[in-house]
Parts: sequence; structure tokens; C-alpha cells
Amino acid sequence: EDPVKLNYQSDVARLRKIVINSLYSHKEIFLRELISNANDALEKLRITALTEKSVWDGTDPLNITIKAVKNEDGTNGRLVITDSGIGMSPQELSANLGTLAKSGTSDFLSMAEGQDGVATGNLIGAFGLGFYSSFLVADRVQVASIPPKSARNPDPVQHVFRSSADESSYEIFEDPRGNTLGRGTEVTLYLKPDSLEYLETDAISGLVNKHSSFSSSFPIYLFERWTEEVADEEGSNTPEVPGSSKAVDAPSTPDDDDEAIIEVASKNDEGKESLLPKVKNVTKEEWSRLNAQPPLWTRDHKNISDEEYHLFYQAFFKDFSNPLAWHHFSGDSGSGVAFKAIIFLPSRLDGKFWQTLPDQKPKDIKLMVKRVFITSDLGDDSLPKWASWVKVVVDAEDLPLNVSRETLQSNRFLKQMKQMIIKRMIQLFTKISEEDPEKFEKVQEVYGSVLKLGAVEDSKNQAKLASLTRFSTNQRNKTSLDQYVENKKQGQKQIFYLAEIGKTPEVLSQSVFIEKLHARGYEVLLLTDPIDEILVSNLRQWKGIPFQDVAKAGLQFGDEGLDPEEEKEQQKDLDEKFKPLLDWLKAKAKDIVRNVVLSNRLVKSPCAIVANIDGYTANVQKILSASNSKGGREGLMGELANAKTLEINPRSPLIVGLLRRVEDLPTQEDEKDLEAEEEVHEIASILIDGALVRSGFEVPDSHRFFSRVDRVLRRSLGVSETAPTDESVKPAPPVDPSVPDTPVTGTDDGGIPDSVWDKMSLQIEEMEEDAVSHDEL
Ligand SMILES: Nc1ncnc2c1ncn2[C@@H]1O[C@H](COP(=O)(O)OP(=O)(O)OP(=O)(O)O)[C@@H](O)[C@H]1O
Repeated sequence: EDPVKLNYQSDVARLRKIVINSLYSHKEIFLRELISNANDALEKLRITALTEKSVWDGTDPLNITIKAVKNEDGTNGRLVITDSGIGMSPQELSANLGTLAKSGTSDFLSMAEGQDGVATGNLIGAFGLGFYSSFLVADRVQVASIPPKSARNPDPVQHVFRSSADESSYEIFEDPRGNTLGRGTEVTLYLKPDSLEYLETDAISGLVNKHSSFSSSFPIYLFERWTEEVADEEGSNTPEVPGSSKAVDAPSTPDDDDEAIIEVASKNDEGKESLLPKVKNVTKEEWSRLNAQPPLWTRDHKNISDEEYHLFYQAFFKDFSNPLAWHHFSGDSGSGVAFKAIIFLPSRLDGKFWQTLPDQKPKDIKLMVKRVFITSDLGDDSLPKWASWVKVVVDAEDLPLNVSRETLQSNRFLKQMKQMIIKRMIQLFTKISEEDPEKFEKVQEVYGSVLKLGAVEDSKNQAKLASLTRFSTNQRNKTSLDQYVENKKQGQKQIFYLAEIGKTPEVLSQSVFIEKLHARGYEVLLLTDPIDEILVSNLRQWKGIPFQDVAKAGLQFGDEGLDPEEEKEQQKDLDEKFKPLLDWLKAKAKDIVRNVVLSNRLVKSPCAIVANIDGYTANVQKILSASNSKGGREGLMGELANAKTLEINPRSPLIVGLLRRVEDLPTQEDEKDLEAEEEVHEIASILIDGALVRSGFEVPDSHRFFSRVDRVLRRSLGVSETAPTDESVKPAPPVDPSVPDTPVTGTDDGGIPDSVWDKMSLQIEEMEEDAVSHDEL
């Protein structure tokens, strides 16, 4: 059969180029990647064998071997990595090694192409270059592979995939050596002259220990050959069978010339009698086990260093940053299944966490039975969204080893495992919060919103999760609900909060709604994360104390009853004094608010608009209008949107001034002063619109608002209110009949690129923010 020459898919060509040109300083990762592939192939074989016995009957050992072969002339050499795993058919060789099927590859490529070598090094971890990292150290790679006999493939034939670093094509052909592997894959790297250090066994075992001691649950053997002087005792001249002494289930060596076990025995001083004891040089060979340590999770946590946990985490979960925290424990599931487990909190969340659907299955719960990987699929017993990112290895002792994924689904163990993982995760978070404030800060950075989501999602663990959440307040950052409650004032019967998504706590703390609360020393939770308000309305109360949205009407401090009689009298007087203004405003503002009252929340600002208990706050109204193009002004939505109260501050000179003007207005029909009435009306309208803006609402008609402001400005400048502006303009030149000959490359938005739109809307948002926080009437 002639070799078939095939062209690489274009992404592969790009990837190989990056590998070869820019990752030179990371070349040692090739071994980690190849071992990881071999481990995956062995795992696939074992899992396939659970349902298809003919694939592997469980007798021959599953392992990975590494052998370095130096050329006889001492130049160059090759490194051979072999596994007895699932293997590949010729079609699979082409599909798996000639194309890149991985999602996200193109993203990786464009990122890597835009970066220098150093930064790309970090990307390798996140992405995993896999097989192509071979070209970091080899200028020629040959992969021989044969799948096991199966019903679908009763007569598999060993094939070879061959490729050079400088070619854009690869070849696939039947292996002229025949079936040398029996089953599995053999990757032969013809090392580049600058990578010959990987022919040394010390270098190889060093690398395996550094990167891969935890990557494989299957034994990794390294072929070693050395020369020893041994006494040449009489009658012991027959060569012994080497290599079998130490490695008990050492791999059988493929019957390839280079790889056959050779023993060269040469007699010292042959032919001469000597007084010295007879010695001979014996070349000994042995497959030595590299990852002989028992799996990390089976060991006692007291004897495991942080460094070892880090390395294990990286190799096992293929996340090449260190975990933020972990919890290593053993237990009994309750149904009698003993297990050992480690739970890891990654140091970052997947960037897509908040975009993916809640029913995304976690992939990183690795269930083992007696150290053998069984599944990552927990089926219906999957973790809730908030916990779906956790990385866990669980090794059960007492489940039958041949347990299939299907029978596992019906096993109680899985259900218990889910509960156990959640419980331990919460314990881990709680422990960090109590013992390691610095780490807990990092936890808040990465998982702050996730813990809030958990408290909403997981009603069973709501209290525990909610006590791990932290909030900014007008007085401090990172306050827990318990700390808030400890800090509440005498008589305070509510937990005050103010929510506005997208604002910073600093801006929110300037809000009119909390002016007096803040001035009097009450603490107010400032909620800026979209999940915050959902959580608060879900909890309803903490330690029996209800949450109170301070953007709503009816704010009570709780100490009103303690006011001296005298103050109550004063309040009564104020009510009476301002009654004319309240009545007048009620009539004027009836389209905007349902009620007008004297405020007990304002200190400096003249007025504010608050939502009624059953009405929408500005925050909710914004969320609703974002999802409803009508802006929530119709039907019931409109009703609720209008359920607002105007609060005025009787201590503000502006309000006192307005009261005076309203009282001065003639009341008799025949004395009416239309001009004066119009002027007061205008001032009041500006005041109400201003109150809307400073309370976070939109002004119903901004054009009218500004025309009013203009008129008031004219009046205060002493300019005629009615004098027209010179509106004459120079008309545009006549139509230009010539047509441009280069096509215009515009965008759908009529020529304004998206990036500009984004900037524009950003600026508009900034302007709005300014308006709320600084606008003083
Ligand atoms: N030793 C092997 N035995 C069987 N199949 C293999 C072996 N090595 C690679 N493959 C197949 O080739 C595919 C591509 O391998 P490659 O290393 O490029 O990426 P990957 O292993 O899928 O991803 P990653 O390396 O990021 O985990 C693998 O998914 C697997 O199907």
C-alpha cells in the first residue's frame, strides 16, 4: 500500500507554525502533552471495555512506556512514547492529527499570533497544544497506531502517520513492520539537534516528575540501560534475564531490533589467569516505574505539600494556574461507600460562566472507583449552577469496579456525593472566611457573585451561603449580613438597602435616598451587582429583620417613638405650615406622582422622588425598560411606574422660597396673575424634573425640561424671555451628481463602526451619572 499524502487543515498549519516558531522556550511541555494523550487513550480503552469485553479482557497491563534510542554513531536519536490504549484507525489518525476539531482553536490561534512568545507561554496552559507540541523538539514525527479488535473493526491494521516540521502535508500508510503494537499507539519523535538532551534518562524522569507525576493513573515506565561490573563466578556465565527483577508488571518490549533487550557480556582479561577476582561488565536494562507514588488523594494530607497539591491539580484538571484553595478528606457516603476526595477551588471562573445556561453540566467532577477513572458525568445528580465550576476527584472504595455509568446513575452514591460536595464546598468557604481574611478577599473577588447566586438557587443551604456574602455599605466595604445586624441602631427594625445596577458604591453613597440615614450614622447596604437585589428580595429578612428598600416611600428609622414631645409638636407645625405647598404640588404633579409629603430622609437636597411600597424603583424600572421596548409606561406597568411619591425637604431654602411664592399667589378668580402663576409653575416643574433625575428616574420630556431651564436662566440674566434667537443658517450646496467610484465599506449602522457606538453610549452613561450625583437645584 502506497503512502497517502494529505494536506493539513489550514488551522493545523497555523498552529504548527506557532509551535515551531514562538514556543521554543516552553519546549519541554511536549512530554506532558504526549503522556496526557496516552493516559486519555488508556482511559478510553478501559471505559469502552466496560461495555465491550472484546476490546480488553482485563488481563494485559495498561501502561505507558518511554524509550530513548540514540543513533549508533552517537549523533541524534529518537524518543518513543507508547501506550496500550484505544489506538487509532487510519481515518482517525487523519481526523485527529491532521485537523483541529477543538472548539476555541481559532480564538487561540489569533491570540497566539498577536502575542510574543512569553505571553503565548501562558496560553499553552489554558489551551493545551496537545500532539502538535511534538514539533517543539522533533523535526520528524511518526505515529504508529492500531485500535483493538471490536465488533465494528474485527481486523484492525496498524497504520503510520508521518509528518515533518517543515511540511504542510502528512502521510498515512500501512505499517511495513506489521502489527508490532498489538493495540495502542507509538509516537516516535526524531529529535532536533538542539533537543538531544531528551535522550538522557535523567532528563526524561526529571520532566515526568515535574509535569506528569500526577497526569496518569496508569504506570509510566522508562527504559533504562546501564553497565555494571559483576563478579564473574564460575558457572554463572550464562546471561541472566535482566530487567524483570524490579518492575513486576513491566511492559513487554516490542520486537523491534532497537528495542529488543540486549545483554552484552564481556569477560575481563579474557584468556589470562589473574589473581584478581574475575569481574565482567554487564549491560543491564530495566523498565523502571516513574510514577510509583500512590495517587495523591489516597495519601494522608498531612504528608502532602502545597506544591504537590498544585502540581496534582494542574496535571489532573489541565488547569495550569494554581488552585485558590482545596479540601482533602475521606468519608463514608452514608450508604456504606467509603471514599476519599479532594475539592479544589480554581483561581478564576471560566469567562463564560455567567453566559452559559444553568443546566450546563460540570465536567470536572472525576469519579474513580478504586483509583480507576469511571466518569465525569453525574447525570441528573449534577451540581447546581452556582457550584458547577468546582473541580473534584472522588475515589470510592467499595463500589464494584465494573460498575458502568448506567448503573451508577441509579446508585444512591451519586446523589449522596452531590450533597457531600456541596456541603464540603460550603465548609471550605466558611473555613477560609474564618481563618484566612487575605484569602477570603480573593474568594470574594472570584466567587462573590457566585455565593450570592448560590444563596438564591440553593434554598437548603441558603442561610449558610448568604452568611458568606459580602456587601459594600455607606460606612465600609465587605460587610456581612451578620456584621450589619450587629451594627444596627436601637429601635432599628429594618435592614436598609439601596440598589442600582452598574453604579459604584461611591456614587450610590451620595444618593438623595440615604442622605439622612448616612448623616445620622445608619448603615445602608449599597447593592450594585445585578444578583444583589434578587438575593435581598429572595431572603426577605436576615435574623428576623426585614430588608427595606430606601428608594421606597415610608422610610422609618425606628427611633421615631423616642422623639421628645416637643419635636412631635414641631413636626405638626411644619405639616400645617407646608400644607398649601403640598396641596398645590399635588395638583401640579399629579401626572408624575401619586402623593406629595414632607420628607424625613433629606438633609441637603430640596426634594426626591421615591417609589411607593407597591411601585417600581428607578432601578427596577430600568431593568424592565431594558427588557421591554415600550419602556414600561403602559397598562399595569405604567400604573406601577407612576406609583411614586414626591418628598420635599422643609428645611431647604428652595422649598421655603417656593412655599412663599405659592402663598403669594392670589386665590380669587378675578385677581389671578397668570404670569406669576406660570413662573411658579415653571420653577416647580424644574424642581420635580430635577427630583426625578437625582432619584435615578428619567425626565418624561427632556426637551420641555431644558426649555424651562433656558427661560429661568434668561430671567436670572435679565434677558428677554421671548426674544427669538437668530435662526438663519447657510443652506447646504446643491446636489453633487458625481458618484464615488470606490465602494463605501460601511457598517449596518449607516457607517458608524461598532466601536464608536460603544464609546458614544459609554459617554452618554457617564453624563447621566454626573447628572444624578452633582446636579444641585
Ligand atoms: N496516544 C493516543 N492514542 C489515541 N488517540 C490519540 C492519542 N494521541 C492523540 N490522540 C487523538 O488525537 C486527538 C488530538 O490530540 P491532541 O493532543 O492534538 O488534542 P487533545 O488531546 O484532544 O486536546 P488537549 O491536548 O488539549 O487535551 C485526541 O483527541 C485523540 O483523539
